[in-house]
Amino acid sequence: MTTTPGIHRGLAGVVADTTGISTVVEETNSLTYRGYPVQELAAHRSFEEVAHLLWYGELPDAGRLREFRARESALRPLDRTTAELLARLPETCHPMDVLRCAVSFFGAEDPTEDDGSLAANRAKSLTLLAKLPTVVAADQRRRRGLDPIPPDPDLGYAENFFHMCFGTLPDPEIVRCFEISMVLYAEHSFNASTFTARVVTSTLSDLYSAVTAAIGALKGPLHGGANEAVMHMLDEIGDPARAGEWLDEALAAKRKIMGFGHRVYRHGDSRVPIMQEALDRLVARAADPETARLAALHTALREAMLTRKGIHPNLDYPAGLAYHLMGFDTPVFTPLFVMSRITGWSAHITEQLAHNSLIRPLASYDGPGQRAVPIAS
Ligand SMILES: CC(=O)SCCNC(=O)CCNC(=O)[C@H](O)C(C)(C)COP(=O)(O)OP(=O)(O)OC[C@H]1O[C@@H](n2cnc3c(N)ncnc32)[C@H](O)[C@@H]1OP(=O)(O)O
Ligand SMILES: O=C([O-])CC(=O)C(=O)O
Repeated sequence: MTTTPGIHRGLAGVVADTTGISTVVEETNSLTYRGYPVQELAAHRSFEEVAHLLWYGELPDAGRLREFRARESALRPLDRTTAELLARLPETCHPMDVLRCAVSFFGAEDPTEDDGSLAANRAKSLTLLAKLPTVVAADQRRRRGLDPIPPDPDLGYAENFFHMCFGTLPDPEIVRCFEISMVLYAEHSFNASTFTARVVTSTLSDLYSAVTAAIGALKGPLHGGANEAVMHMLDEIGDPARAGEWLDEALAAKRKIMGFGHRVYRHGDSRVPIMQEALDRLVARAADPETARLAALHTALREAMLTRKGIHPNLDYPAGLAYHLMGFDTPVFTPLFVMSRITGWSAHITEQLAHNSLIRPLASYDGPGQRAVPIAS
C-alpha cells in the first residue's frame, strides 16, 4: 500500500481530541476508566457501578448505587408498540439490525429527542442501558420460537438479563463471567464506534442518532462483529488438531483471523488476561467433552497465531467463546457488546458536547483532473 505523505489512512496514529473518560497505554499494557485500572474494576465492582463511574466520573457510594439501580430497573420494560414493532422485523435480519431499529424507534418516540442538555442525555442513556437487554433477550427468544419474559425489577442487571433470556438463573460463576465481560467491553477511548458517535454528535445531532450510527459501526467484523466471527471460525475449524493447518491456509489466502490484532495494542490487549481467566473458569466448571474440544481448539489457534504471525488475541477472542459457553446464540454476541458499550458511547457523547467542534477532516484528492462535460450531440 503506498501512502501519500501527510495522509493518515484509517486515522492511524492521529490524536483527534482529548478525553477524560479512559486511556489505553500501549507501552504498559494498561487501560483505565476515569483513572481506575479496568482489572481492579472487573474484579471488585459491578457493571452498574462502572456505568455510574463512566457517566458521572466517580464510583457511586451505597446510597447512590441503590438509587441508580432502582432507576435502571424501573426503565427495563418495553411498551407494547415497541415490542410489537420489533417482533415484526424479519427473523432473517441480524440481531444488530434489531438493536439499530430499536434505538432509532426509541428516539422517534421520545418527545425530548432533540434536547441535548446534560440532564436529558443522561436520562436517555439510562433508558437505553435499561431497555437494550430487554430487546436483546426478547429477540433471542423470538428466534427460538419462545415468548418474551418480562424483566424482574428485583434482580440486578446481570441476573435479570439471564432471567429474561432463559427463564432461569444460572450458576453464579456464569453470571460473574458475564458481568466481567460487561465491565471490560464498556469503554475503549476513540475506537471506531465511539468515534462514529462523536462524529454524529459533533454536528449537534441527537443521542439516539449517534448511538444508532455507533451500532452500525460496531456491527462490522473488524470491530465488535469479531466476537461473533470468532465462533464461526472455531466452528469452521472444528478439530483442535487442524488449527495449525487451517491457519496456514487462511493466512495464505490473506484472510483476517478474527479476534486477533488491534490498532492500539501491539503486544496484547490489556483486557484479554482477565477475560481468559474468566473463560478458563467456565471451561473448568463445564467439564464436558464438547467444551474441552472447544477450549483445546481455542488454545491451539491462539498458540499457532502467535508462532506464525506474532499477533495476540484481542478481547473478542476469549469473549466469543465465553458467550457461547454461557448459552447465548452466536448472532447475539455483538448485541451483548452493545449492551455494555452504551455506557462508553454515552459518556463520549456528553464529553463531545461539552467541548464541541465539528469533526470534518480533509481529503487529498486523487481523482481525474478538471475536464469539460461532453455535450450530447
Ligand atoms: C473489540 C474490538 O473491536 S478489537 C478488534 C476486533 N477485530 C478483529 O478481531 C478483526 C481481525 N483483526 C484485524 O482485522 C486487525 O488486527 C484490526 C482491524 C483489528 C487492526 O488493524 P490495523 O491496525 O489496521 O492493522 P493492520 O490490518 O494494518 O495489521 C498490521 C499487519 O498485521 C496483520 N494482521 C493484523 N491483524 C491480523 C489478523 N487478525 N489476521 C491476520 N493478519 C493480521 C495485517 O495483515 C498486517 O500485515 P502486513 O503488514 O503484512 O500487511
Ligand atoms: O479500541 C479499538 O479500536 C477496538 C476495541 O478494542 C474496543 O472498542 O473495545
